[in-house]
Amino acid sequence: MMDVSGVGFPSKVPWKKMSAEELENQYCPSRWVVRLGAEEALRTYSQIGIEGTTTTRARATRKSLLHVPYGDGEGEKVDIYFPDESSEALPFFLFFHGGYWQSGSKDESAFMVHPLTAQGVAVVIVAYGIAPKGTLDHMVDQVTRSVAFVQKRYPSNKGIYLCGHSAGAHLAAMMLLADWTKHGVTPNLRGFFLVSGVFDLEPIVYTSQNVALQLTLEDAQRNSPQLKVAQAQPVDPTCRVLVVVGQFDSPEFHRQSWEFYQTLCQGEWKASFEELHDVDHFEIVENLTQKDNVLTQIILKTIFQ
Ligand SMILES: N[C@@H](CC(=O)c1ccccc1NC=O)C(=O)O
Repeated sequence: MMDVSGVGFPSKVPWKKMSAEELENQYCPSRWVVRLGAEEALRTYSQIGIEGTTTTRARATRKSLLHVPYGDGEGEKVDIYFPDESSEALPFFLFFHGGYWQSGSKDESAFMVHPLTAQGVAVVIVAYGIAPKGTLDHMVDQVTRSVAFVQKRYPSNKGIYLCGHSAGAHLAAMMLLADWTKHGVTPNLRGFFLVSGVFDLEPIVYTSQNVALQLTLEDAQRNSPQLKVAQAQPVDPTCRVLVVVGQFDSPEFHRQSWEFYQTLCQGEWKASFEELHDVDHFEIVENLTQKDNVLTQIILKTIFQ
C-alpha cells in the first residue's frame, strides 16, 4: 500500500541503513558541490564572506556598530549594519552563520548586508562560541540572548527576522522553541529563514563532525527542533517560517528540510518550503550578496509584504 502521509517508516530514517561512509558523505556538504572541487568550494565560500564583510563591502560602506556585546561571555558580540535612514523603527534581520557549530565567524558572514540595508533593513550578524570550546547547549543559549538583546535595544523595531545557514539554521530553528519568559522580553519575531539546515541532530552523532561537538544521543535529541516543534506554540501565529534547501544539497539535507517543513505544517506554524534551483550548499548563501538573487528577493518580499 502506498504511504500517502509521506512520513512512514521507510522515508523517516533512511540514514540508519547507511554505511558509515555513506552517512559521512551525506553530511559533508562540500562533497556535493558540482561546479568546483570540495576544497575550492569551501575556499570560495570563505573568500566571498570575507570580501562581503570587510575590505570593500559592508564594514567599509555601511553605517555600522561593530563587536557590540550581547552578553558578558567571551565572543558574545554582534555586528549591526544600518540603512542610510537614521530611524530605529526598522525591520531587523539577524544572521547565524554555518560551519557545523565548529567553524565560521561573524567576521566573514556579512553576505546579505548590502542588498538588505539598501532596502531599509538593519542586518545583525551574530557571533557564538563554536566547538570544541563551546557546547551546543551554550550556543543555543547565546543565540537566544542575542535575539533578546536586539529586542531590548531596539524596542521600536518593525519586526525581527531570523536567518541561519546550515548549522546556523539549526540555531535559528531552536528559537521556535525558546522560552522567552526568563529573558524578560518577548521578541517581535515576524519571520524565520532556515537555509540548508539540519533539524534532527541524531545522525550527526555518528559522523566525524561529532569529534569536536561531542554530542551524546541525549544532547542531540534535546537540541533537535524536528523532535520538538510540533508541540511548540507560535507566539505569533502570523510569523512566517520559510524552509529553504539548494538543488545540489545532499539527499539527507533535502530530507531534513522537507521533514522539518512537514512537521511545522502539522503544528500551527505558517510554514513554506522552497527548493532553490541550480545552487549548492554554499552558493545559496554566497548569492545573498546580490540584490536580484531569488532568495534575496524572497527575504525582502517576506519582510515588506
Ligand atoms: N566541513 C564541511 C563544512 C561545512 O559543512 C560548512 C562550511 C561552511 C558553512 C556551512 C557548513 N555546513 C554546515 O554548517 C564540508 O566540508 O562541507
